Amino acid sequence: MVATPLLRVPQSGVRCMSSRFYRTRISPLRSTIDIKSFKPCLTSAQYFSTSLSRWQDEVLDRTRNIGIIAHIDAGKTTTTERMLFYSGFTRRIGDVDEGSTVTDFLPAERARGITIQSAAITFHWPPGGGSEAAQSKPRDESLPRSAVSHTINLIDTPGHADFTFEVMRSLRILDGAVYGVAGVEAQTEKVWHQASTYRIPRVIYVNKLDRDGAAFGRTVREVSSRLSVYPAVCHIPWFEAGTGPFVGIADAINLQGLRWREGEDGRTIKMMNLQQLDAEEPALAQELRKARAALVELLSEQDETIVEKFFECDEDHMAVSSMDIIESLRRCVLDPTSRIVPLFAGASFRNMGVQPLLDAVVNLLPSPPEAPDPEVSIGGVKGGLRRLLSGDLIVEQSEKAATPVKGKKKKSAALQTNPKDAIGKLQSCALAFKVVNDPKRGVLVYVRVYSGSLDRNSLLFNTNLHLSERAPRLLKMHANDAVEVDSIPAGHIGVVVGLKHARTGDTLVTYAGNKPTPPEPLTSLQLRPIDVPPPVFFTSVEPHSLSEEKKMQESLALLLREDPSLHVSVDEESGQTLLSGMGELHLEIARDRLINDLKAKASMGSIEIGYRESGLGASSSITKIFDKEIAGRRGKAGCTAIVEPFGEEEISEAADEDTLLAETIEGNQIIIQAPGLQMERAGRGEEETSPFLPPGMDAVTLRTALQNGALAALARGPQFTFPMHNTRVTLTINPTEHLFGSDTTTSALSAAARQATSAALRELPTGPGTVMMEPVMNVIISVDEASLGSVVHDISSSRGGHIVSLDEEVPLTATDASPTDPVVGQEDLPPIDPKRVYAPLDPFESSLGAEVSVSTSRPRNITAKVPLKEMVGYLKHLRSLTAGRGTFVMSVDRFENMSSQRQKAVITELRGGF
Ligand SMILES: Nc1nc2c(ncn2[C@@H]2O[C@H](COP(=O)(O)OP(=O)(O)OP(=O)(O)O)[C@@H](O)[C@H]2O)c(=O)[nH]1
Repeated sequence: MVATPLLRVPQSGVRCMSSRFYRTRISPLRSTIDIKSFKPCLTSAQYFSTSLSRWQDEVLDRTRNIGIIAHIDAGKTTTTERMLFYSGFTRRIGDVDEGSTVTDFLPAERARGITIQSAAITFHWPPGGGSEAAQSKPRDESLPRSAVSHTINLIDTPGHADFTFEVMRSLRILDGAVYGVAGVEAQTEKVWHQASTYRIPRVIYVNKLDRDGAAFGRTVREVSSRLSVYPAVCHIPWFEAGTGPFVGIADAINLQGLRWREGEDGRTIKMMNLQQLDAEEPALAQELRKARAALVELLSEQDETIVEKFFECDEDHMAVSSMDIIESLRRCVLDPTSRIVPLFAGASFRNMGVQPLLDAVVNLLPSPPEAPDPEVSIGGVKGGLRRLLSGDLIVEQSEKAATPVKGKKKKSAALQTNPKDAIGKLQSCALAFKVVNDPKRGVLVYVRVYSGSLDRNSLLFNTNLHLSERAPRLLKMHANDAVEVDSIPAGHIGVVVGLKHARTGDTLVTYAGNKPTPPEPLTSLQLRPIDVPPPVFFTSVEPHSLSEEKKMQESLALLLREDPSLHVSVDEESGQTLLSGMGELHLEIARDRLINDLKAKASMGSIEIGYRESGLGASSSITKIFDKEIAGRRGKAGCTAIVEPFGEEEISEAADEDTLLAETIEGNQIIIQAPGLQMERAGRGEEETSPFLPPGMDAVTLRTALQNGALAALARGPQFTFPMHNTRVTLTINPTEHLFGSDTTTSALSAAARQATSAALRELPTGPGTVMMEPVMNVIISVDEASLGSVVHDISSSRGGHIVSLDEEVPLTATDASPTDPVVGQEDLPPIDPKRVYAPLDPFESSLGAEVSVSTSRPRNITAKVPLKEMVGYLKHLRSLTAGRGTFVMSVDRFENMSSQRQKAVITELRGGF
């Protein structure tokens, strides 16, 4: 029997539940979708394929890939723990404050009480699902979806500003999200906008309503004005006798009250219909009628169908059925142009409100096929995956490839093959969204499959790393528990065990045929690509002894697979290993992972700001011929280099046929030219080669070797030793002077490129000069009116910051927004007047107070650009300026040249002077 979820009510919606205590049944078994166990039931091949695909459709329809997103401390982990408990997944409720939660399973997270790694967990709601019978029954359209068990893949996302990249990475695989708020702050807005970039359908959950002075009405109004959406208030809080403690919620969809018993685990809920509420809590019943009317009115503004239903009910708001309201809410959630967002209420910590929220997840958020078309980029064009699979996108790509692109190689490889043929060969594509080192099972690569089916033992081509590896084992994960499966079908989340290279964020494809690489342009297919922001802090890492070096390097390599927003480099002169990251906390966590979890015997230096260096003019043209033995083999190659200043916004001139590469990496541009190399293609689908190249070397290998050499040289500036920035390196290979047959190895080419670039850089200090650059942050500070003046003064006078605006929408930076998918048209939307939005009065709030409270208690947003150096330790200072209430978020804006005075002061400080 399927346990009864809460929002399953008779279709009339009214007069439904009698006053009684209601107990959610907890399934004694943890059941999962195990494709392996399903297959033996099938008898013939015919039956197998048709029923398997029908079964898969049903299963997909009953799958939700969701995340809970919110700002730090809003209660994501607490809410997740309740979800796992009510679904029967856990036997007791974990406590964030005791460090016993399921999702925060890294020791570092438990110790700090914050979520760092996003873990994916699969559970069922309502409980008892996952069996074949439950999954294959067709849907009864007269009942809410929550009448039958659904599979929920829950991705826990981090909320700390240091983990923006991690948030974006988790967001891009979600089909829907619960957006948790406990008051609206700068961070809340930022995460909301991040979710908007991927057009993720959302429901809002207002948590912590048990806190003294919790202001639900005010939060609803703030949601409307600051997130620029119309909250469809589905729940209102139930405060005992109007002003007493928070005891439950009143549900405007089903017109009923849900009351939890104080101090219990929340499984027992007393449900009351409107008549019973009239008798016991008349004021709440009255407010619930208002909420229902407002809900129907709001939906009518967007949805024609509900207007018809409303007329069919003789314009009686109370008579519209709960099913009609749920379906209308669902249409709004799935419509990317709708600004209506359903809003629910609760206090997860007190075990109140979580089961109805789970019903909302199942009833309102999309299944994988209903989710927005995931964005892909392929061969230089961007579009939806479904468009790509239908062939439309590739036609556009071919047309684009036929016209010369500025700054790019004209003769693109994609032109050489028929792209439509290539797309036909694509068997499956998946995104590796998280790499986790499990002490028992080894390295686990979490994948979300987008098309086809990822099968055990298939060869996965990694389009980021350009290499193939087999997937020996596949798992379905349950936090720390796993079930082995034979395949992971499209729309699902699973784990590949045994991959040696795949990193967080890599795209993996399988393809027909037995070539070592897929046909062009499949090699460039990227799912929802995101930019890795530049690291702005760094620290040195040193092994305790020489014998520990290898283990340390292996652990660092693993850390980098888990989190590609960390960077490792080796300072060639000092031999020191440097680890850089996006924030102080980011590096502290990396240190914890490295030393405590991965047990590397190493120490880390202090965390410093990652400055950069840039040339003020061009070098002369410098040629180096490398001629030495490397590992017992002679290597000889030459190269000419010029370095000059480069602005990222600069558009390069259209490159000619001699240009092998023109790429911008980490703020520098590398151009490789090889005039007279006479590139030719050996055959269809083969790599380009040249009669001047040594046997076995093709254009790609040549390009990569030279590029690596230039990158190594750029890692160390000639005067201040910080990495170079805003620098263009032009490398030229003259086939007759720089290539020497089989003596020209890739290592020799890299070495020649590095030496030529370094020599060109060394010319700069005595010639045009170089300058230090520092990271400047985009900072958004939320403070109350009273502290506004002192915070603005502090930022602009003491911290050398520049105030950009007051109370503007939180802008999206390059890091927050997907560079390929701006929130189209969002900036053009008219602001929402909170007075037009329904929100119940908060306890002790007069009807006049409701209006006043939005304007006076509304936090003010200060947007400023401030050097990162001045923001170190800022939170403590802000707290003291604002009586503990101020919060801020920041992200890198850009690197800026420093004045000579500032440069001198920083260098003195770095050298330990005063
Ligand atoms: N009063 C009250 N406190 C709550 C509630 N929900 C969570 N908390 C507390 O709020 C704090 C933060 O909760 P978490 O669940 O760790 O929040 P989070 O959003 O997961 O935080 P990060 O993982 O760090 O982003 C903890 O001390 C919780 O006990 C609630 O409903 N009421």
